[in-house]
Amino acid sequence: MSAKDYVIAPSILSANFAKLGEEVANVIASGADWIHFDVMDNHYVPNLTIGPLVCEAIRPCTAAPIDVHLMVKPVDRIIPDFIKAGANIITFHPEASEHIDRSLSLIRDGGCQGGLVFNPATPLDYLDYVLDKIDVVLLMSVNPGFGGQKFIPGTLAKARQARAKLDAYEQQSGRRIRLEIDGGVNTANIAEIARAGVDAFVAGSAVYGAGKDSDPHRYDSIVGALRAELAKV
Ligand SMILES: O=C(CO)[C@H](O)[C@H](O)COP(=O)(O)O
Ligand SMILES: [Co+2]
Repeated sequence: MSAKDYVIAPSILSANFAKLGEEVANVIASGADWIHFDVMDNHYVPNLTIGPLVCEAIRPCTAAPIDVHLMVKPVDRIIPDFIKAGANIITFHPEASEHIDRSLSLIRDGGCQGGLVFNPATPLDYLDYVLDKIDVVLLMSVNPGFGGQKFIPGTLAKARQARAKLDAYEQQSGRRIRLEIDGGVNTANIAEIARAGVDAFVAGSAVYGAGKDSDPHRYDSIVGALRAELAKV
């Protein structure tokens, strides 16, 4: 895979919320590909963040895909709101949905790409029944709920396992499903994660933390450093 086929998706969880529109536009102007949008409900995860209103507010700030990561339970009620708010990709945790197949259909029928998110200790088995309805598999490399945590090394073996499943599916269907990772990604580990078969990388604190002292906040140097690591793979 060439370095430009990799996706870098900064999580705005670590952005300056008082200047969110600028933070979104600047990180994309600095070379990032997607905006990762973490939705937490203080129920499925022990934190409360942003919802469809904020998604709608940042939509005009960029043409880049908005990658909505739902950490909410239940999921079906909120999916149409994010579709209306301009999301492009919507992923959810299978254990938070009572009807996984239905939730995926809701996303696809609304014109978005859809996917499942796997916590560090959630088995990948759910995938076997719904691969035809999935565009992205998101592996958590931290326990969900907070930015700035350390990458859990066991996720690398799981990424290799997921890659094998997705490659086998691609052989049979001709359709490629993205493998995305979320949590603790930085310049020191991104190449190793890519070697395990991951092709989309969420990075929150590593990206937004790096630009916070520049004025205006620019992220060219950290996004460039992440790409330079990927070019070595
Ligand atoms: O879903 C998440 C946490 O539940 C965030 O996307 C993730 O933690 C990104 O932040 P960082 O790169 O700082 O780990
Ligand atoms: Co996330």
